[in-house]
Amino acid sequence: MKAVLALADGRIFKGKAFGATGETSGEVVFNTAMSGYQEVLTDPSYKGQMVTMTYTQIGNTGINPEDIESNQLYLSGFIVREYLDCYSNYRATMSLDAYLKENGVVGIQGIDTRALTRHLRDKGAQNGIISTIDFDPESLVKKARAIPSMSGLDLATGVTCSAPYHWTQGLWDLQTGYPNVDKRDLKYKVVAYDFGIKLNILRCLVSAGCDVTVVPATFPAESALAMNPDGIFLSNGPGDPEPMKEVIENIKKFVGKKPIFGICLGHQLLGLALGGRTIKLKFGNHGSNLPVMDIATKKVEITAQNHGFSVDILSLSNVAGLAHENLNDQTVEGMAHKTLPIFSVQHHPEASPGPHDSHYLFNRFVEMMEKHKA
Ligand SMILES: NC(=O)CC[C@H](N)C(=O)O
Repeated sequence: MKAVLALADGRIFKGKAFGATGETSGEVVFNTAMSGYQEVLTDPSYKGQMVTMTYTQIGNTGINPEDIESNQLYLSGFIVREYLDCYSNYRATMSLDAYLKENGVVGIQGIDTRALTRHLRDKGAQNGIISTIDFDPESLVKKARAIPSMSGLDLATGVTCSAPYHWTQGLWDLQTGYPNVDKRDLKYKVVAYDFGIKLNILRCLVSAGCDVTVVPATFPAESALAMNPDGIFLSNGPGDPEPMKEVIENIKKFVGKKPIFGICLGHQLLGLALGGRTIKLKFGNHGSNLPVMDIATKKVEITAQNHGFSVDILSLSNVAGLAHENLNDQTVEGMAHKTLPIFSVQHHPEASPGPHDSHYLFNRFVEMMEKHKA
């Protein structure tokens, strides 16, 4: 079946349908990871976006029940060069095509993803539409132009959990799978704000020794403080951090009271709560092969990333300093408060699959809580 991708600036790509059929729209971004499409599909941070994979063959490891980062597919469309229906993996239980169909995600295959990526890189990420029912370029471009811009969209409060819950599962082990960690081994009480949290972040916190209670995005700071936590964690999530005023006001109430660690959207929200500003990048960083330097140790780590916004570190010069730097585009990859036990990173230290270079950050958070406790 035919499918068409139309971008808001008028560029058209003709391909074939895969996954669900129909029409879908969102901000088109590219992801440079060579594997891990399942983690991309289930990362809540992709809500409102259509992802094109730059790796050419997608689908060859199928779908398994263990590699999900959440219980839902959040992205609005999936774009690949060549879809492979014949999958091979000892854990796979179904094909990618069947999975997308089951979850109602419209895909397109057989387009020149290299040309699309170059276009997005040169012109910037932009809105687009995939259709298997309308093939008229003029009508499609018109529809793509009518989609609201990602800037100004609060999407995180729409994907957060509805009530607090407790998490005790640790990191994957070949022998044991995902272990349930004994509460007696969890020394640090952490309240984790869910803005679209990825499961492996929770597992990393538990494996580092944290007793984690996950709370909804707008859970009052007063109620969180009443739980007497050792630290506050701020999660990743979709959309623009700037319109999330209630959440930002809430975060301000933890500053100076508790150690805080933020990842991705959590890092951006922290930047805003500390009085800084965030900016929209031209096409952002999405992939699992991006070099970052930890400024304190000068060590370079290969990281997984998925963001379109960034903290303007100059807007925080009196409060926080640059702690990690992206070596490809020199964007702010992490910050540390000048006097308080507060730090955050733009990349994903929990990355699964992909590089584990940044796992040490969970231990850094635990050490911070230990010091603060003492
Ligand atoms: N992965 C994330 O948390 C993404 C943060 C934010 N939505 C951005 O695009 O920059």
